[in-house]
Amino acid sequence: GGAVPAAAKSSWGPFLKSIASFTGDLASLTAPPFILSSTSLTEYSGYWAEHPEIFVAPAQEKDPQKRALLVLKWFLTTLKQQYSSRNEKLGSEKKPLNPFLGELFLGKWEDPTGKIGETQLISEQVSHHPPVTAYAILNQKQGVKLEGYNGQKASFSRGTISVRQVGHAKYHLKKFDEDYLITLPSLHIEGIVYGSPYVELNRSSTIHSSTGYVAQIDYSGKGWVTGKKNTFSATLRKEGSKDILYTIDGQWSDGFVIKEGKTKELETYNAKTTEITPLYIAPNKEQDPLESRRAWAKVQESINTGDLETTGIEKSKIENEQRELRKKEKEEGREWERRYFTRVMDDPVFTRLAESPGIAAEEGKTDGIWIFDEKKFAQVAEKTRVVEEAKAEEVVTTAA
Ligand SMILES: CCC(=O)OC[C@H](C)CC[C@H]1O[C@H]2C[C@H]3[C@@H]4CC=C5C[C@@H](O)CC[C@]5(C)[C@H]4CC[C@]3(C)[C@H]2[C@@H]1C
Repeated sequence: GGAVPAAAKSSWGPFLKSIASFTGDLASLTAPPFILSSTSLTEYSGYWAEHPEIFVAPAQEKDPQKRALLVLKWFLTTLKQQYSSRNEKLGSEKKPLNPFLGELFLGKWEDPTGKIGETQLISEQVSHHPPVTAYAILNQKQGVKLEGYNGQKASFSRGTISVRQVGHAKYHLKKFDEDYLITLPSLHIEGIVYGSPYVELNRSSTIHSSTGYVAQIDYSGKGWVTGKKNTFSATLRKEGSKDILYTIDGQWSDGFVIKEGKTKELETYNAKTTEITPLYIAPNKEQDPLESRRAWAKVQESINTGDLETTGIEKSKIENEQRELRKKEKEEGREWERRYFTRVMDDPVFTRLAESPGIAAEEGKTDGIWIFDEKKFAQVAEKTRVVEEAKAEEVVTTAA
């Protein structure tokens, strides 16, 4: 990575001081201005389905073993955007805006061809201390639902920030009443001392299906053999069997090869040339006041124009509003009502699939597990319909 830009040297001190007293709370990092991103962390949930046709492909496959392979392939195709899209677009990893409690990020991947139908994104900051983002990605036509949540436990040592992800994702296929439990990879941020941080994934993560298939992905970063960054190696097996049904090797930020067994090449995936489907977000004025881009509009504007003073002022306004809300809730003895998600202490799908060999039992057991609440979703949809209808009526009556 390049050296610290001269102009930024001045802002380097506070950052290094905050790193020295780093408590593990990433939001407390006073990152240098050129590292601040105007994107809120709630938007990162969208990285799970930027290739909607790959996301729903398992729903169209009749053979359960091939479905398990397609879920593993989809997971691997999300990694480039999840972990290196800021580098590619902005030149380095950035520090996202720290979402406020209840912050929403809502969007949809439209399907003009009508081939697979619309895919909807719902992302909600369900906790602020510690920061936890819950999300659901739904394609009704294909009967595909992804729901999950994630938080980060971070530590700093030897010039890198190591991040362990708390939480997991569950991929559900309605047609086959099938579930996949996806654990999240650990990562570390390299290049901090050079002022151009970037993510490298480490150790391993798993996908375990209710049909008894287990995928294991080993992230070797600068591969032992290849020395290339973002290297991984994945295998798919039947639970309890040593036979490797499929192997997938490559670089998650570049491309990979899918093989039957260990040798018979089936398919090559090129992460760089596969089209990203843009996410449709309503214009700010049509958004709910809690939606990220409307709520953070002034902060985003000032970050993008490098107006640090206004950034500070506008951020403090949001933080003060939040403090007032928390104070009121405390006085009235109530908690903020999450709009789409509920925390449970026991999630049968997680319990059934997390127990299988090789899957680390997450903190879910202690802090509770965030799940998508279909009832709340239906209530919100109904309320929105009524409001839309009332608006339409209004138009008609005023027109008349
Ligand atoms: C120049 C040195 C400097 O300022 O260092 C600050 C750095 C930018 C390091 C801290 C931030 O790094 C960001 C990377 C973010 C993760 C990226 C991708 C994902 C996947 C997504 O599915 C869930 C969220 C997650 C894990 C992000 C979490 C927040 C991370 C670690 C940002 C750090 C604040």
